[in-house]
Amino acid sequence: MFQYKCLNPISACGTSLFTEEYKQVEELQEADAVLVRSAAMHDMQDVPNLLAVARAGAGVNNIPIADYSDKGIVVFNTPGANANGVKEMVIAGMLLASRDLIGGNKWVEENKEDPNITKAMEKAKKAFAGREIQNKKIGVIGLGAIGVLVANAAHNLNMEVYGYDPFLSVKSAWNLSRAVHHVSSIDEIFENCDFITIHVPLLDSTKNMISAEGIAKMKKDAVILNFARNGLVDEDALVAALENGKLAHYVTDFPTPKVAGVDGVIAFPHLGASTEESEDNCAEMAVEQLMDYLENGNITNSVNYPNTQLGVCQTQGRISILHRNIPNMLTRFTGAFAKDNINITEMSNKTKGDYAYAIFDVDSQITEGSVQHITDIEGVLKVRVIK
Ligand SMILES: NC(=O)C1=CN([C@@H]2O[C@H](COP(=O)(O)OP(=O)(O)OC[C@H]3O[C@@H](n4cnc5c(N)ncnc54)[C@H](O)[C@@H]3O)[C@@H](O)[C@H]2O)C=CC1
Ligand SMILES: O=C(O)CCC(=O)C(=O)O
Repeated sequence: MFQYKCLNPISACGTSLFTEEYKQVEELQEADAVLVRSAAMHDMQDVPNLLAVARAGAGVNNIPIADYSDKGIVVFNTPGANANGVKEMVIAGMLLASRDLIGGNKWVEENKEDPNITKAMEKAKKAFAGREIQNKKIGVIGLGAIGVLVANAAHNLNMEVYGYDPFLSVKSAWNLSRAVHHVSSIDEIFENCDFITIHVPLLDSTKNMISAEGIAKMKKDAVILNFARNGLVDEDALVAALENGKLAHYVTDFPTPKVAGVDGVIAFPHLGASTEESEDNCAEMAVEQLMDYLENGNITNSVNYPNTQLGVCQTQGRISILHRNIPNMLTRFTGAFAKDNINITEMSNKTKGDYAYAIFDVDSQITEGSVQHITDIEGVLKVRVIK
């Protein structure tokens, strides 16, 4: 029996996949697994039983990854599962920054009782005129699951698209329209684009990636779109640029007290992934990955441990070992099995940064003594008998 806790509402498309082997609990301390969306987990250190966290979404800055990695807690996310939801909102954001649909709609609301509204609006509408996005230049910073979709959609809307991502994956490169100009300097985006949209994770290396210096290089009346995270844009510099007329708009899914209500800001309460489809996709993927890890020890789409799959165990026993990526670990594991006269039938050992993961299938039952021998090896973080 596995116990799981949901820290946010998770679509039934995912939770309905749990079998009778799973029980939902209220207390985090009792949970073997956690399902989370945006709930902040940094203060949740008292997690004695926790084996895994599945983030039903992309960004994991709400999870204490370094601490959980050291505790042997595997953190999963669901790459791409909500990308289309965000892409559609970015396109909407760009249109809202180009055409004063918000102002126009507000005018209708304010004048809804006017019996002459049909006539009055023809006079009023000049206040809400705008520009078209066709033939404008858009710069996409970060060409991952969302950035690629935004870049391709903008190309299909006849925009000229510039893309910047020094870590572009092969998958993204395959999916990206050939019409996108792939630039090697972010300044090319700052200097040339009418719309600049950012789709990178919030990391130490990406904090304030749109800085005062970058904003100074932008065209007058440029629009910045941030559907990724606050912290990526220097808000002091941004507010100053909106107030002095350098920038036309800041469209964001991450309002803060500093930017909410500032003239030129169009803000939403983190709605990018709030669609039925994205919520269903994320929940399904998160639960499937969680169940495969808990039941079989397989890892797919973890952000802190390597992808490792050995299918379903067909032998007498399976043991999994989360450990530090340091020399001689495999020799020590196999040595410990040899000492206990355990024959290994299949194994996989993969590494990711400072961490590594090994799964061993063996043709006899794994004893408590063998588990202890493995646990005692320096650098071992968590040992689990799967079967
Ligand atoms: N508004 C919302 O509801 C949502 C927001 N997000 C945010 O969007 C971010 C991106 O999501 P995905 O595209 O799904 O992630 P992803 O992991 O597929 O793509 C991120 C891309 O950023 C690139 N990147 C990393 N550092 C960079 C740098 N210094 N310069 C340029 N590119 C860099 C990576 O190479 C990668 O291609 C997430 O980390 C999350 O913070 C994601 C989903 C929903
Ligand atoms: O679950 C949500 O609504 C947030 C989505 C998000 O920000 C992400 O996936 O990074």
